[in-house]
Amino acid sequence: MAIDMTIILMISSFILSIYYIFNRKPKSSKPLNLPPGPPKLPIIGNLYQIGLALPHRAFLDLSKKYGPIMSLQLGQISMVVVSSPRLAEEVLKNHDLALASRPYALLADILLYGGIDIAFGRYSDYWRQMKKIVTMELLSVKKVQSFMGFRATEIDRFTEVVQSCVGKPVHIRKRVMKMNNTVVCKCLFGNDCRQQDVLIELAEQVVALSSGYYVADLFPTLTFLSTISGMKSRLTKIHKSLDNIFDEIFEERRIRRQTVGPTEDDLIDVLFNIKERGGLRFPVTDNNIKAIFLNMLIGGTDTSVVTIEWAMTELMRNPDVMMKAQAEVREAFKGEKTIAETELHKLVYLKHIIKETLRLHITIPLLLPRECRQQVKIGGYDIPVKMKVVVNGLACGTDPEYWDDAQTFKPERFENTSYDFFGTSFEYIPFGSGRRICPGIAFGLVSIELTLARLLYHFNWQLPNGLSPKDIDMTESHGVTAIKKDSLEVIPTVFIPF
Ligand code: HEM
Repeated sequence: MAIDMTIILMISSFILSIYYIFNRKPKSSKPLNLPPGPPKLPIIGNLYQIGLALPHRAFLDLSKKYGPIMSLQLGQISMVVVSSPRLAEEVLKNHDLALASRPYALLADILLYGGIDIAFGRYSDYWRQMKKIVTMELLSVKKVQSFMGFRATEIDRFTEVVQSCVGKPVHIRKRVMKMNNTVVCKCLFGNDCRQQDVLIELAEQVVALSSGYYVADLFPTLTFLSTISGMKSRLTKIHKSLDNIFDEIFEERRIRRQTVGPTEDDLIDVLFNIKERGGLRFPVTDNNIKAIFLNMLIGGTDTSVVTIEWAMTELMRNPDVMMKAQAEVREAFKGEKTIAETELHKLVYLKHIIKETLRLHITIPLLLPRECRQQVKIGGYDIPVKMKVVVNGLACGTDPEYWDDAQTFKPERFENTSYDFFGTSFEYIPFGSGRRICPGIAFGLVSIELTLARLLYHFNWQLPNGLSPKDIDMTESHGVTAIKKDSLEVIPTVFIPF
């Protein structure tokens, strides 16, 4: 991303200057009371203050100077960034409906069939219908439980792979990614998805391209930028490949349904059933199904992997927490061959560890951006129609007014608290809140809990090359998710057989 930004900005600055001169907007007759913000330069706005920093970290630093609500201009994108729980509540609860839309994204336009998906889709009656289907029929707690068998097979396989690495360094991310992707693919297409590996590879490419801070995203009206930066052609190529794979899978499934009949065993059958049943205000098409599946392939794997890797990283950095967590899981499952998903409720401390990981290393620090559909006031300032509104979840989760010793990893802080994952307390919003809340909470959490429980139950862990816990690099990488920059490498030292 850094190279893309620097080179393209330099090449384009001359063209941009000319564009700017000829496209300056006439001053509005009734000035809006916009939030304050750092001084901006022509054309690039506040990009120079962000530089190569991670946007959520840069926004947090700027908010310390300019306040919990500030206006920023990144290229052509005007945005308001909110960095306190009180103002997050105004955005995500009080004005949830007015701010329920998503801004334009090139990626959604090309990859997600013009943005007819859930995550990037604009708020509309169609979107409401589809979000209801996803929440109630695809990702409900009951449906997620029905996929227990897929998870059990893959977690056993994963445990065996880690077992085969005892005494050798393991890249946790790589192994968990493979397992999670396989589970998601099976939930979507059942056991017989021959194209699984290609699909996973393409989904990973999409994740890498979805930061929303590429130069083409920052200057959306300068369409030539998406061409010369290569973004458009990369997305189009990925789209074509994904579309072909989906067509193939859909065709196979249609044939199977004609011979074997419909089932409810995987999500493709669930959606085909809904499509054939009809009676919906907006009939479901193949493209609608493809766009939703892509959301799940992208949202369903990377997020959990990021969380599991940070949780393991914090456990390696905090040996007392590791010992306490292992004591809990080994006591709870004493004498058991292994851990079944249905028994995870016994692991209370592990749940605190996951909550604390999602606080301090919030997976999607800036949630997903919202777009204003109807002018509102936030914190007393005007938010005009079309304004992009970003909530900094990291700022909320580490706000010292709400959290003692906010930068320290302390799972005990969640003991005897009522924090949940449903966005009811605005200092804790790892899955967002309101109409745009993540529908994959149950799906994501069960795979995180199961994986960590297995890693702690069966193995002891040590860092390679005599690395000390305090030497672990905690830097995050660019992207929508705050993934650890260097993949965590750890050595399983003991295997407790199952
Ligand atoms: C640790 C796991 C996960 C985390 C931390 C997470 C977090 C989030 C966040 C922060 C948002 C944006 C909410 C907002 O804009 O207010 C979101 C949206 C979304 N997530 Fe997740 N997610 C996770 C797992 C999943 C899974 C497993 C799926 C699907 C299989 C999923 C599907 C989605 C979708 C479709 C949206 C868009 C919702 C909308 O725009 O209405 N997520 N997620």
